[in-house]
Order: sequence, then structure tokens, then C-alpha cells
Amino acid sequence: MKFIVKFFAEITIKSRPVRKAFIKQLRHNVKLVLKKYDADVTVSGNWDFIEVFSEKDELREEFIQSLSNIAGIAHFQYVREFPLVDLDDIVEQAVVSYGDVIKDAVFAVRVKRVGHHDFTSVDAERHIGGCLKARCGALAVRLKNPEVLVPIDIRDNRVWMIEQRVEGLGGYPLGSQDPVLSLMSGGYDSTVSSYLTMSRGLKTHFCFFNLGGDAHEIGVKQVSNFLWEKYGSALNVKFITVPFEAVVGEILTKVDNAEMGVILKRMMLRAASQLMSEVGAKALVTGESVAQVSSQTLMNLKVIDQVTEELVLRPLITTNKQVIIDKAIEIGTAPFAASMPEFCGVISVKPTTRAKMHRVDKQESNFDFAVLEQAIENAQVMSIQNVMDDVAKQYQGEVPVVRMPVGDEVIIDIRHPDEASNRPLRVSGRPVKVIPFFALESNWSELEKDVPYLLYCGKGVMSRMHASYLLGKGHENVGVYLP
Ligand SMILES: Nc1ncnc2c1ncn2[C@@H]1O[C@H](COP(=O)(O)OP(=O)(O)OP(=O)(O)O)[C@@H](O)[C@H]1O
Repeated sequence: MKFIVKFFAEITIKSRPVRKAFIKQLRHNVKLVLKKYDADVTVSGNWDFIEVFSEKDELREEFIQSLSNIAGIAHFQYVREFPLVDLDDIVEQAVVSYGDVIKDAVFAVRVKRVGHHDFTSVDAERHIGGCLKARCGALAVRLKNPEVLVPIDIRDNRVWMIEQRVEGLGGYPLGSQDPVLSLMSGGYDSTVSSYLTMSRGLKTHFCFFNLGGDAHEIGVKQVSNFLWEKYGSALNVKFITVPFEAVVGEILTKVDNAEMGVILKRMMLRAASQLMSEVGAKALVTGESVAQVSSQTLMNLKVIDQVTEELVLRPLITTNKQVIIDKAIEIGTAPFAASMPEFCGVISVKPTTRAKMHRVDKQESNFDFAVLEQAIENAQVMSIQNVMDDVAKQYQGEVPVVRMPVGDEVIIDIRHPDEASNRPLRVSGRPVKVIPFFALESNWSELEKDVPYLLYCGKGVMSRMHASYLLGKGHENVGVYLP
């Protein structure tokens, strides 16, 4: 099978060397992502389009899903390629691809041509259109707004019958811009802002400040891993966890209520600025948006920014909350955000919206900065691929794996809601509950204590990891369903 990948318009207006460099990066990303499905996939082309070829026709859906999540692609086409014989032969091929679809429909043939031929594109459209109408029982040919379009590309002595067109993500190829370190709290804002930097080509590493909630850390790891797997798996990135409990403790005991929020953010920026070098980041990213919460007024943001000379990017700074939520729904992070157990250790009762530098300085003079230095020193830097293994380390014992349940086990489908609704799991004669993996822990207390539950995730990796986590927490009625 073959796909033709067309570039995002902003790539095509670049100078020749820049355009070439972007396309090279895109080719690299496409190849790495698709190689996971087919080790022999070929990815070629370097100016107008990229050609993707695989012998494995059965992987069409997987390829389409993957290509539609790779930044830098405007759209791509699934094409059937054959050698150019003559226009009558193209008619035969068009009948195969479009014969059924144009029956009783108003249609048009659109031909694009590159190379020397003894017919023009319009000649070809007329000939193919006339023959198709006569042979396939179409209602009429209409060039403007046809119900069905039959697009055909003729390139020298090759013909591409375009059978499907899929819109891409747009943006620049991931890695074509400098690396950044994105501050992830796992809610709607930081997941969307990270997605935006990724789709603009910035290699995006993740940084999480643990304010004291184990469950929050797991949640942020899960959503970061999800973002990376779906949109960024062509590049290796890091996940940094900074243990910030002691910093929170210092703030709670040494700082006045009104300034706590602003000072916490200043501590985060100070730490993140120092940790940037661990991943070679050239800027920090946050999900802040003007006036969304009290610490996000212009005056407060200015005071927050004073602690660093580094560039702080805020992709959502003027975006309204509903637009952010809609984007989170579209990219798949909304369900994570909705069930993210936030730890609100530093809540100001009457938070300031107009922080004054001299007051903040005075408050911070009570703060023991050795505590912050220690937190930075204890930061853990791990590869994003391994963050989930880390979650599973809780339990060292054997996780029971069941291939064919025979007792009164209940299966829990823990896949992402999109996947679970696209391909619902059915097991004959056995109930299946759907609880996505990120809501599993918070929902566990509502399940029966004496019913054995088997987790299902498709591949058996996520399910094993979550079962092992729950076993580690002392829940003994859990195993894995791996048919
Ligand atoms: N614990 C944390 N670890 C890493 N970054 C954080 C943390 N808390 C906040 N941030 C960063 O600061 C930004 C603003 O956080 P704040 O808590 O004020 O808003 P928020 O609406 O809860 O953010 P979000 O929706 O991203 O969770 C976040 O978008 C994120 O970039």
C-alpha cells in the first residue's frame, strides 16, 4: 500500500535549505513511527511530497491513525499506484476504485498531471468522466460541488488513483525546532500547551513538581506518556520529577497566605530553569492563561518571571478556557485532566492578584533556599518510555494472568475511552466494565471487594502495570485478562 504525504503550507514557503531540513526531519519521524508496525516500511521523497510504501495492506488503519498524529503533515492520501498504459486503462482502474461509489451520484474526475503526455489534464478528465458515467450508472457529471470526486494524479509514467484523503495535524515536524521543558500539572491547560509546542516542532520534555500527591504523580506520568506516544514517539524525551513536598512545607510555614501561590510558581520556575540543562532545553513552557486563576494576572506573571532569565513560553496566554477544554477533548487529554487528582497543598485563602515585588522579596527572605536546592538535587530524570515501569515498581510479586476466565471474574476494559468505544471488548457470557486506566485507582473503592477483577488493555502491558500497582496497594482481587 502507498500513501502520499503533503507538507504543511508553512514548510513549503521556506528557503530551499530550510525546507529540505524540515522535510528530512519529517521523513525521519514518519519512518520511526511507522517502523513500529512494519520494520520494512519505506519512506522517500524530498521536495513536494513524501511517499510511504508498505507491503502490509492489513496495516492501513494503523498507518492512517499514526500519520494523522504526526506534526508537519497538511494532509495525506491513500493511493493505488499502477503504470500508465493509456486513458482506457485508467478508466478500468477508476471503475475498480470508484464504480460503486458513483452509481446514482453526481461526480467529477479531477486529474493532476506532471510530465509529458499526448493528452492534457482536461482531455483525461473528459475521457475518464464520460466512460465512468456510461459504465457505472452515475446521474451526471458536475464540475462544481460534485457529490463524489474522483481524484487521479498522473506522474510521468505512473498513475495514482487517490482512494482516500485524510487531513493531517499541520505544524512543523517534531524536532525541527529547539527543545523545551514543559511544566506539567496534568490538567487541561498544561496538556494542551504541551501539545501545541509539540505540534509546532519543539521537542518537548516534561517536568512535574510533586507537591505531595502520589496519585497526582501517577496521573501526570500517564498523561505525559499518552501525549508522547500519540504525537511525539519519533523522538526520545525525558520526564523530570522534582520532589517539592519540602518546598511546599517551607512556603506553608514561612510565607503569608496572600503570596503563597505566586511564590510557589517562582520556586517552580527557579527549579525548572536549573533543570533545563539536563535535557538541553532552550525555553520553559507553562499552561498559564491570563486571569484564569489568581496567580495568572499580568502583574503576578511579571513577578513570577523575575526569577529567571530564561524564556518562558505560555502558548495559551490569551486562550479562553472553553477553547482549551475543546482542544483537550480533540487531542484526547480531556479524560485524564477531568480525573486528575490535584494536590492543593498551597491554597491561598485570599490570594493576591497584584503581587508587589518588595512584599514578595520580604516573604522570600524567610524562605530557606537550601530546601529548594535539595529538591533540585533530588530531581529524577527518566526517559518518557520508562515512566510507566516506574509506576509498576510498587509490587514485586507475580501478577496473575488469565487467558480464559472460568470462574466469576469480571473483566475491566481499561483502554483510553476513544479506543474502548471504537473497538468495544466483547467476551461471551461475561460482564465487561469500562473504566479507563487513569480513573482506575479513584474508582477502585466503589468495586466489590470479593469479586475477582481482570484488567484488559489489548496488549497486556498497561493492564499488567496497573494490576501490579493495585496489588502493591494491597488490593488482592486483581489480575490481567490476556486472551
Ligand atoms: N505541580 C506542577 N508541576 C509542574 N507544573 C505545574 C505544577 N503546577 C502548576 N504547574 C504549571 O503552572 C501552570 C499553571 O498552574 P495552575 O495550577 O495555576 O493552573 P491550572 O489551571 O491548574 O493548570 P493545568 O490546567 O495545566 O493543571 C500549569 O499549566 C503548569 O504549566
